[in-house]
Amino acid sequence: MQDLEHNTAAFLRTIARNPAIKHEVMHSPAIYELLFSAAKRFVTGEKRTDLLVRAHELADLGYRLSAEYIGENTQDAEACREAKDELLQLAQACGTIKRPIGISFDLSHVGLLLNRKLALSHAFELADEAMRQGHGLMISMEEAAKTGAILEVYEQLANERRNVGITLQVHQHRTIEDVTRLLRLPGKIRLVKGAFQESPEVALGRSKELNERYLILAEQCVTAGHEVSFATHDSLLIDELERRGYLRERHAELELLYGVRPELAKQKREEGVAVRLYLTYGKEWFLYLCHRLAEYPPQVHQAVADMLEPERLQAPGY
Ligand SMILES: Cc1cc2nc3c(=O)[nH]c(=O)nc-3n(C[C@H](O)[C@H](O)[C@H](O)COP(=O)(O)OP(=O)(O)OC[C@H]3O[C@@H](n4cnc5c(N)ncnc54)[C@H](O)[C@@H]3O)c2cc1C
Repeated sequence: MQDLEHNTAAFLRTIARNPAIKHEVMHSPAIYELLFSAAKRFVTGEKRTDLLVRAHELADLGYRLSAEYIGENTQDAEACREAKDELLQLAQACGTIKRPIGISFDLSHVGLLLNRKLALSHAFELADEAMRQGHGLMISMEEAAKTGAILEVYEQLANERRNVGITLQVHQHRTIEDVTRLLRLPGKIRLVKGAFQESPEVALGRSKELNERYLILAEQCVTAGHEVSFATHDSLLIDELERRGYLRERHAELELLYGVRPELAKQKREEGVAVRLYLTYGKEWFLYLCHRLAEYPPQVHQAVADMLEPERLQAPGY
């Protein structure tokens, strides 16, 4: 069974990156609709208003929120500007929600692949709008090949804007050094294991060693009194973070992706832990869906059931 799950995960990660398959999904209405009914477990919908409806409901229950307009690797300047404008409107619309929101995005969605200055100026605009609305801006981390460029842009931003945070992938070896430097900046650090397949020279695979490294970096953030988000669904890690008291630190929170382990989010919230949920919307959900299924292959069964019976998704369990 373990081999079967491993192969399923490898297959999903491969098709996630295949442009011909993605094109087929996006341009065949029947396939799009079918797969989208599975994606809806993890993505609030195609439109900003879909995210906002869910965000209001979850904020009323007491959750903190992150909000992302899905997209990455945008190749032309006009599309980068459009993505930035959509994110600006998202930040404005989130102004009505009375819980701290982190507007989350990929720098490659707003220009990183074209020119770093463009990505930086778009990110400044986003940080300023988020600030006006009383919210934060959170930069996601992408494939290891982009880490240097992402951190360079982040460091310039974070030197001037206090409301900008950065996601760090614990699996990348370089993160051990990066975190020491980044802790000197005010921005929140979100610790994730890392979603992308990387070579052993660059990153650790899922392992006990990876979890140990996660806890070492978590300890560094907590000891520094730094704002930190523990973004993981791994019960072994969450239990250990809880045992050490890290989840109860004033500057710390547990962050889960919308649709993944809602019962755990509810339980932790009811126990008094600050829980943040990561909400997404948009049409570029194919890669996002593949990653979620690859991370926990039993969810493939759930995805098939969701395709057959979309009404299953009406009560997500928060
Ligand atoms: C808020 C947030 C933001 C993120 N941002 C980024 C980013 O910017 N860049 C990036 O590369 N990655 C990002 N990720 C993804 C992250 O890197 C991991 O790929 C993802 O969280 C899966 O790793 P994990 O730590 O949850 O545990 P995993 O190693 O995937 O799982 C460990 C164990 O947890 C349990 N488990 C996991 N899922 C389930 C489930 N659905 N039901 C029951 N048990 C389950 C299983 O026992 C599993 O063996 C983000 C994740 C979160 C939560």
